[in-house]
Amino acid sequence: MSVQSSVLGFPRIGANREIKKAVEAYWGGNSDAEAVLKAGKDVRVKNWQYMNKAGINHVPSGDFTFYDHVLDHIQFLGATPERYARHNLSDLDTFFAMGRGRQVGAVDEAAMEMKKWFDSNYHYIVPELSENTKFQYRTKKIVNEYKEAKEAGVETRPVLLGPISFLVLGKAARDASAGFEPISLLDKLVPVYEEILKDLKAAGAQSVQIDEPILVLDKAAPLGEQFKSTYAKLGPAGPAVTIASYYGRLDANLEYVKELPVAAIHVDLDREPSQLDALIAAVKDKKTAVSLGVVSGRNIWKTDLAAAQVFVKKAVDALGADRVIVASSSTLLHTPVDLNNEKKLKPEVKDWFSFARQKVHEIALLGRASNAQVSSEDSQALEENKASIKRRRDFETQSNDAVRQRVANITPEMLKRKNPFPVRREAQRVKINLPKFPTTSIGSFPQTKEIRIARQQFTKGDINQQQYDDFIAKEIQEVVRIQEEIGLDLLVHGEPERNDMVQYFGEQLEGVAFTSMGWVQSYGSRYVRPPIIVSDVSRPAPMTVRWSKYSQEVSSKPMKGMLTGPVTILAWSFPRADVSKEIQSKQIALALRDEVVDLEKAGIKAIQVDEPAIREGMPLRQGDWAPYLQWAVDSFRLSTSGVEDGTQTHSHFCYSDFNDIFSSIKALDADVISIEASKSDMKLLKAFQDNDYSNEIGPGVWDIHSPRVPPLEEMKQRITDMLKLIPADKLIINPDCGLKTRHWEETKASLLNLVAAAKWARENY
Ligand SMILES: Nc1nc2c(c(=O)[nH]1)N[C@@H](CNc1ccc(C(=O)N[C@@H](CCC(=O)N[C@@H](CCC(=O)N[C@@H](CCC(=O)O)C(=O)O)C(=O)O)C(=O)O)cc1)CN2
Ligand code: MET
Ligand SMILES: [Zn+2]
Repeated sequence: MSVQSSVLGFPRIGANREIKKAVEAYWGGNSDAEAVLKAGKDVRVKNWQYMNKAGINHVPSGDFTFYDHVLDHIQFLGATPERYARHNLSDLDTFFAMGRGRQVGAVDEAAMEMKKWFDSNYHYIVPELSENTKFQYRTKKIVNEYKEAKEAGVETRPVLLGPISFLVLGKAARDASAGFEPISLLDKLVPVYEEILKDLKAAGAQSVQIDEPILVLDKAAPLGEQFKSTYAKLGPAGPAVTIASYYGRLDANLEYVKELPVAAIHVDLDREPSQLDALIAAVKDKKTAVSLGVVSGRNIWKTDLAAAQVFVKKAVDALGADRVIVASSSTLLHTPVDLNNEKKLKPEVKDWFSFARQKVHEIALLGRASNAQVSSEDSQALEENKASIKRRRDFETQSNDAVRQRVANITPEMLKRKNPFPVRREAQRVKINLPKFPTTSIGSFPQTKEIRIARQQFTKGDINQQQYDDFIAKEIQEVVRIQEEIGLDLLVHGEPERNDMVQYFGEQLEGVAFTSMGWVQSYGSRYVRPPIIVSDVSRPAPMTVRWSKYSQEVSSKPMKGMLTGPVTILAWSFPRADVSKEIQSKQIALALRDEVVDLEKAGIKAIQVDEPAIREGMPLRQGDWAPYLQWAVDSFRLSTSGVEDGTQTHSHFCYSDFNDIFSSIKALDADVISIEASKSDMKLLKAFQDNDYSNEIGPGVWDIHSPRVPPLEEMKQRITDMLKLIPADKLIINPDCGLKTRHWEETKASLLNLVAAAKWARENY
């Protein structure tokens, strides 16, 4: 035996977004289930054959999904909530009904809740669990895909999300009794996993990868007994088990993980290289193999193969080659598919990157190199890698001195508005003059097919700048007119000129590269192209002033400027690896600060700086939170504090799970914040009361994540509930989040209700 190579998971969207196109055509009634299933099979087979041909020993299967892999588990483990199961839809339609809701004929079901996956921009569907949940081996997805790969000529290693992570990532369903903990279902769930493993073994699978990513969280610490009893059953049940942790470090959890009767333990050495020594020491006297995640699943930087080889060698020297596997640090799902699809990147910049397909070759090459099986082609590739890494390192030594100086010279005054909120508030009352219970939206309006096509034509050169600008101007006029007609108080320009709230800024900032095909799944069929921070960041010219100014010119109502905040731009980009996130965030913050001041100069009286990623950007271990929160809050304040008292700053968070970081939210000192509240209960708002939050708040009264139009009565009820916790003179009326994924029909109807609800509140409070 020798060092083996493995990939923990591969992007499932297709190199040309085949899956998005297939499922959206199906949802739109423009194709059938057969076409969707075929598109899935095509992508899977392509991925398997690609990895196999590259020489990967453990090619993953079962990681493919049409929407979300946790949702797949909900379905194949038999945990489909009854409200979806009862309609007797096909498995595929039940699956999509859970993921995105279904309003067809007599069926009217909202989607299940989505949550951010660890510290990434990926969203998973949250399992709903209660004492009544009955697990069963419901569909054969995992074994079927294993067999399908085999038929396509590829022996694979099936991937499962482990039972403990599945439960811990779930939540109590509505019918659960008070105090119910999902983990209490473990004894009912493990037998289903045993069945699956036996089935896989019968089908011929040699090994299986069981992901337990919660092992990198503090909350896994008390679960040692559960891990031991679970893996005592799963270890011997079927194929050899690799238990995979990723995105962080095992820390003390290693104490029990090392005792598990599994064939291999995988750790993320990209995020936490320091855990290698502890891992080696922990398994030294056992037979367990180690799987070393040395090729990043989270960023796009070319792997320094020589550096990775040092890790591998250390493990080989200590444990022997047959106990070492080189691997991706996590699934490659968070990286774009193929760098070769990029035709516009400058060659010297492109040279620094490696996307999923390129990473596959890095892993396979590392495997061969560790076994001294290098062909002349391989040694050439290793040399080329060394030279490329050196070119990048040389580049890294060059910096933009002006930007570095500016960050070094940030003063405490720059982080503070001129006066405290009560003073600013009076100035803003005079300057903006909004009514009681002011109504506003979060920024974007529907990104229609027409808008996307106009932008595509412009990108391709089919229409020129003038034609595109005329188109955008017309869109803005129309969005403004509609808001005036509906009767909103604080208007927005609707963001039609933006492909994405992060990419749009990435494309205009110096020091940031962007791709044309670098799509990464965010949720379901929604993908993003994260910008890549390659060097010091600055703003060569104003980014949003033109369209904000234009929109203010075509309306007599006040217009809200719209920016994405520094923490969010950084969190939803691929950061550079040679400089701290704090520095990168502050560089972006300074660029935004100039933008905010320019907007004010252009006559914009309210400016929103969105920070929806502030929560997910938090380190996974609570012990690491404090420094992050410090620079995150400082960055936001840096970007917003350059304005006069009378300019109203807004911020928006659509993931408002922040009871535990409330003091930081307060410390942002935004004049107004809008938060997602329509789904969560009133617990969140209680925190505002308990913590004496003094600034203005708009807890969403409309859940924009589905096409459902909330009835007027429902919005009135929400406002009534909110007013029990928030003073009437502090409450803003707005939706949960931006409207870019909505259609005009439900947008207009819902906003009419929202305005009517505010009017009602003015009359009654
Ligand atoms: N970066 C980011 N992260 C985020 C969010 C966000 O808005 N941005 N919101 C939260 C939820 N996540 C989301 C992620 C993506 C989308 C989304 O709408 N994505 C669009 C793509 C947006 C985009 O880049 N649009 C481009 C390209 C659009 C396109 O596909 N054009 C067609 C041509 C036109 C057509 O036929 O439709 C093509 O290139 O082939 C544009 O408008 O220019 C999609 O997948 O459909 C929404 C929410 C959390 N994380
Ligand atoms: C994901 S938060 C979205 C904020 C942005 N201003 C919008 O309305 O789309
Ligand atoms: Zn939002």
